[in-house]
Amino acid sequence: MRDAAKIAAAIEILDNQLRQHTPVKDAVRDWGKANRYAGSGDRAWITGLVLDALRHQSSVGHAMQDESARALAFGTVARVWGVSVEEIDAMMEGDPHAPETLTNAERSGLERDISDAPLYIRGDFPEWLEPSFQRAFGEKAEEEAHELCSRAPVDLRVNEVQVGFDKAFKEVSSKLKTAEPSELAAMAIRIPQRDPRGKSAAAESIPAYGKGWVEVQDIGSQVAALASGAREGMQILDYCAGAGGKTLALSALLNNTGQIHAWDIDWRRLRAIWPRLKRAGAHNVQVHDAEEDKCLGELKSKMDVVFCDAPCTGTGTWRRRPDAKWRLRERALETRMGEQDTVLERAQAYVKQGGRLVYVTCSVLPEENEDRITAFLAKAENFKPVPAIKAMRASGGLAKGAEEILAKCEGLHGALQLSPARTDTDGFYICVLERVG
Ligand SMILES: C[S@@+](CC[C@H](N)C(=O)[O-])C[C@H]1O[C@@H](n2cnc3c(N)ncnc32)[C@H](O)[C@@H]1O
Repeated sequence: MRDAAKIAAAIEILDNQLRQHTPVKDAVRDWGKANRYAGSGDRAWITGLVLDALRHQSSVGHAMQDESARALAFGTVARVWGVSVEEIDAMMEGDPHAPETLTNAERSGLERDISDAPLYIRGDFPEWLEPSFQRAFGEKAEEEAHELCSRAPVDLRVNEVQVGFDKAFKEVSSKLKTAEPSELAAMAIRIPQRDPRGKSAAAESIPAYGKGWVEVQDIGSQVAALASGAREGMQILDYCAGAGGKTLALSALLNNTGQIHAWDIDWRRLRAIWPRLKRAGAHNVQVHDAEEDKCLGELKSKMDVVFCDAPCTGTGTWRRRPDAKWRLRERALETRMGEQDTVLERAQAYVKQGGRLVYVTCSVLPEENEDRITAFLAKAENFKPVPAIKAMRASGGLAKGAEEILAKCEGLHGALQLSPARTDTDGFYICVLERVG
């Protein structure tokens, strides 16, 4: 397909997306099924444009003075990808599948200065979140918001139960040439995504993945698991285990010793954990798929670590799910805050004397992070904060030099706020509390 025809395809998908709010991946898949002539490279290019247009929907729509799919697609090609008006004209020339040529109003929009627009427009996030972004990042709010609009890399975690890092890295980099070791986690491999028009690394189709040597996991998520300070022989309750991403990382940190108890209020989510445990060769995980009182009662006050990967708005993962940010409502934030308080309140009962409660969200909003911890500590006098970096050090899983990078993310309660701009990871909040009474 020529580029102009790919822009036309992106406009068609975006148009459906804006009207029906279907998840982007489904919309692109459906388009691919109906247009079989498009190769995988074409589909990657089109997906990249659709996702970038959604990431920058507010700033591009403002500049174009038009939020239609067509305005967003052309605006993104020019303003985000940096393609000049002349190059766009050349793309369109003589292509029967090209969209209509640019109007004069559109040409002005491609080059309009929007530096005097409000922060939430320049930074492409919902207006009602501007105070939260200001609070979280102060004068860096715009930079942080821009990075949340970038394209995320693919990260892998080496499963040290099955293989050493060097062997896994050699095999991965023989298939995915741009692979590089992480600056943060010793067992992490990064596959950067530098070209917005290129294909994503097909990490799940390489032999190392099939053998269970590597798992796909954002490096921020891997760093969060290190905050457990997990060491061989420990008893850990993964209280919000979901599909088991953190469970697998915790299991590997224990090197198949001790015990991880995986539980989730929504047992259906736990189903996905079984094939993942098998592929990883994890033998130290007990999955508790029943009501809390029935299956966790015996664990009260016995756990070395209770890990709470709490339900949240997911604002830290907007790079990967740009459509989600425009759907987020204030009411949803309030609901998540209530759930977070419940999770902390209930989960703390399983921590033994001297044990740790680890609270993690993939959000950058202070309301879901330090505010929840401050509220919890006001009631739970038997818990005291421990610097998260100290806890991570004990796990032995940080890369050389990681502490210096993480120190810049330290805030109230010794907690860490990772973000695309600070750590080149998804946004994660990580707080460690110790039971002292
Ligand atoms: C961020 S997800 C967990 C992701 C998972 N740890 C992973 O790494 O794949 C949060 C989970 O918390 C669960 N959850 C929601 N409310 C809860 C509650 N009150 N108690 C326990 N779990 C809850 C949700 O069902 C959801 O699976």
